Amino acid sequence: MKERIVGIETEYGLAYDAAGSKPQTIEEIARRLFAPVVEWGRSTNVFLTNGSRLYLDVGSHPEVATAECVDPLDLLAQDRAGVQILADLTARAQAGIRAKGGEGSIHLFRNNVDSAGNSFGCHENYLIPRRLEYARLTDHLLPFLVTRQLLSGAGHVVQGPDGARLVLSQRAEHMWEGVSSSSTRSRPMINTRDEPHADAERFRRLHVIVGDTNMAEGSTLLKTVSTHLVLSLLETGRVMPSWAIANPVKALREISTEASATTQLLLADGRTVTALEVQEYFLEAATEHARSTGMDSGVVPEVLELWARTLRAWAAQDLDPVADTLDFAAKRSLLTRYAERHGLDLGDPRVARLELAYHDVAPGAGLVPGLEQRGLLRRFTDPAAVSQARSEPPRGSRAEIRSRFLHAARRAGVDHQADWLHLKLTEEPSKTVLLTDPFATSDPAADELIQALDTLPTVHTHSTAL
Ligand SMILES: Nc1ncnc2c1ncn2[C@@H]1O[C@H](COP(=O)(O)OP(=O)(O)OP(=O)(O)O)[C@@H](O)[C@H]1O
Ligand SMILES: [Mg+2]
Repeated sequence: MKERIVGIETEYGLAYDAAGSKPQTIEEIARRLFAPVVEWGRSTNVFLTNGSRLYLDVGSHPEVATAECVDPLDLLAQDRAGVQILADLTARAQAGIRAKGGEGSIHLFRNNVDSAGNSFGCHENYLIPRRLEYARLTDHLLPFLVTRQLLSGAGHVVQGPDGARLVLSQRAEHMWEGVSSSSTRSRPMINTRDEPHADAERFRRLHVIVGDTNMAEGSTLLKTVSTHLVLSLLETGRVMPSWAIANPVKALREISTEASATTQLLLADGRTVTALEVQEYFLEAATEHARSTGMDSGVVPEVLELWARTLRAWAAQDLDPVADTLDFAAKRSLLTRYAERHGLDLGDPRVARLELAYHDVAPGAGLVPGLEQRGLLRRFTDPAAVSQARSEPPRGSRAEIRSRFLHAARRAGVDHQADWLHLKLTEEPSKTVLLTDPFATSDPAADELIQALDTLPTVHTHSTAL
């Protein structure tokens, strides 16, 4: 994705199982989890030396927003580094509770719904040029996003009138609009709030909030690279057939509920197509576009092949060919086999516990590491790259500058702040550098600031305490 910045924000769900010992509220658990962060950064909202943002969102949801990535594999590594950072904080909080005689366990879920039915999200951010006709872009993108759950749905067991069933997407039931600027009350699939975190004359940040949080790296990879390719295609401005769906929210929910690629979608022009046909169109157009523009390098050919394999699997109504790569297929195989083996209905609480365990990333608690180790779920990241991504930024974006600044300020023990756009020394006389180009990996004013910090004596030998 040399030409595009992408970042993912993931909100996590916390739970505490007291196991008969003293109960703890989720607020208390969240406070414990973030105690080392507050000690380190004097806030529950900090930027880390890998360029990411770690914070405690409303409703006691820990969130990691990855740094700006241009390489899809860097994005995966950064996302996974975020999991590890939060898992370590969970382990520390857990140890603190044990030290005080508590016997319960903290759970940290990478999913999108809690037991009370509240939804929390995984937001994707894609840099797009400002000059584009935004409404045209989102009109064309929406049918792709509505049907994209065939690629990256995380699956969810829900109780329906005819008993429990596995639906395709966790988020689908919580979406209320196609495109709008609201993010909570009437949650849209594309949030149009205009906060580019960059030079607003040149860039926009497309904020996609319809996607499920993924556990399988293959799902995250396919989700982000396919969306990037479709955006690139739309950015050419070429005249394209319209797949505008008459009622996108209804279609999103129907595809999810039927968990089938053959769901019929009524288009705005009165035609009817299947979800699979819409995806097949985009796959073919994106493949051709990648080929003709030379974008089919790096990991892209492998992703295009995975996309094609996924659609073939849906067409054949046999998801086994992707059950070791994508969440929905992996989870369906896991849950149905378990239910069959034990003679259980999908609505059985034991199946619900297994489903939650699939999403649990608390140390030692979740199923995914074991599935990966046994070769049942494919990893795309290199463990060494993930370790490195815990403290080092992705290459090729301004996250490199942010990281150098944070390392330097931290080492010198100088009061500072950073966010996506700013680097700031807060001690008087304060100094702020503005970074409006997300692709810039160096900046004269920032370099000067960092050089000045480098001349100061060392206060912290470990600049990455977290
Ligand atoms: N110019 C940009 N284009 C695309 N993505 C960007 C750009 N600048 C930053 N990002 C990414 O956008 C995400 C911003 O995360 P953050 O949680 O701060 O989101 P927000 O939408 O600004 O705020 P909030 O979550 O508080 O509502 C990060 O993943 C970051 O890498
Ligand atoms: Mg956020």
